[in-house]
Amino acid sequence: MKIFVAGHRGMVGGAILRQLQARKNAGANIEIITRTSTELDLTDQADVREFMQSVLPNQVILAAAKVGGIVANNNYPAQFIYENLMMECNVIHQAYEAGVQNLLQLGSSCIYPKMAEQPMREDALLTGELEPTNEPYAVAKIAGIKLCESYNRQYGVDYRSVMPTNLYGPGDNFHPENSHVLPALIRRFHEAAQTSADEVVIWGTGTPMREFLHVDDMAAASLFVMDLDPDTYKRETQEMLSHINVGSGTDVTIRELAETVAKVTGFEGKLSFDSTKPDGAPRKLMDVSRLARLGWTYSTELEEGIRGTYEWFLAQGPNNLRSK
Ligand SMILES: NC(=O)C1=CN([C@@H]2O[C@H](COP(=O)(O)OP(=O)(O)OC[C@H]3O[C@@H](n4cnc5c(N)ncnc54)[C@H](OP(=O)(O)O)[C@@H]3O)[C@@H](O)[C@H]2O)C=CC1
Ligand SMILES: C[C@H]1O[C@H](OP(=O)(O)OP(=O)(O)OC[C@H]2O[C@@H](n3cnc4c(=O)[nH]c(N)nc43)[C@H](O)[C@@H]2O)[C@@H](O)[C@@H](O)C1=O
Repeated sequence: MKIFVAGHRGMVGGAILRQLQARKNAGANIEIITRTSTELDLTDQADVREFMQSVLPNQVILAAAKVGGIVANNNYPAQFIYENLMMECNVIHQAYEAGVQNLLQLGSSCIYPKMAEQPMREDALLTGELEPTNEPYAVAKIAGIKLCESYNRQYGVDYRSVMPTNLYGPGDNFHPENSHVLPALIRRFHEAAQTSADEVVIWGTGTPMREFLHVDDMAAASLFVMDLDPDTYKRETQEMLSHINVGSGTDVTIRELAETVAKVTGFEGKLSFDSTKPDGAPRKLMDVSRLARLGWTYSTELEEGIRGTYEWFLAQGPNNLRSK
């Protein structure tokens, strides 16, 4: 069984790789195939074709993407839509051409309308307008779901999609501007605690609510969904062979999140809010009942996960962190 993990140096791909490696060490008969973006640019159709035809994987996990937080999405919309569409089209189509029967791709909770009823069920897809700060990225992620559904319907393959909520954990990107909120705050609060600063500035009003899931839980959920037998997957996705939400089912305000990060990092100063920065969607809580019915729930609570991530951050040292 040859499994190609696309994006293995990323936060999620790295966690999936660790769990596949553990399965292999426990005796599973699998060969894990990886390529960095320098070795194989997934936006290049000819290179992806050549790779798939020469390697002929049995399974593909697509965890590679152009990823970033609210401001990166806002600043680089062309890259977010172009690179993600190209990677999905190339990987999904060339996997099909190479005879791959099983594929799993990762989308995002931003596929749902900005004002979707909360918690957001899988069938909220395409029922309303998207959040403008990440619309290009969301459109690419919706296209990924529709690519998988269409290849399943027309060609009888088994290409599945999981829709993660906001993720965090070891291997995250800690760039001060381009990252997601949790790594950004861990870094900012850590630096403020080290320098005994009086104040930490948090973007937006602090009132938006977000649901967070530890990346190891996300990797476990991805492999859980990949392993479901086809009849079960088909039944739960209501014959559409579509997507499944992955989350914890609980959310916090950004202010509450900041207070937890302050506690974990030992920052004792004041929090202030910069309302010139965008809030984005007011709330993005996933309905995770489909995955729960199938038998999967998360295991890492948020504060415990933030503590572990902060320990990992400290162990890396400032020069070894991903920050791009
Ligand atoms: N992080 C989050 O909060 C969330 C993430 N997701 C989704 O989960 C998936 C994984 O995200 P995450 O792990 O956080 O992202 P990361 O940014 O951590 O990793 C993305 C990986 O994609 C690879 N990649 C990017 N461009 C290319 C390219 N042109 N060719 C080949 N490889 C490329 C990079 O490879 P290399 O290192 O070799 O350059 C990188 O390792 C994505 O689909 C994302 O949309 C969904 C919801 C939330
Ligand atoms: C996963 C998801 O991630 C993106 O959407 P998002 O949920 O809005 O992600 P975010 O983590 O960047 O912000 C969450 C909230 O937090 C606030 N916030 C405070 N202070 C900082 C801060 O310092 N950095 C960031 N990034 N946000 C901050 C910020 O203003 C916002 O209200 C999508 O574009 C898309 O990529 C996607 O799918």
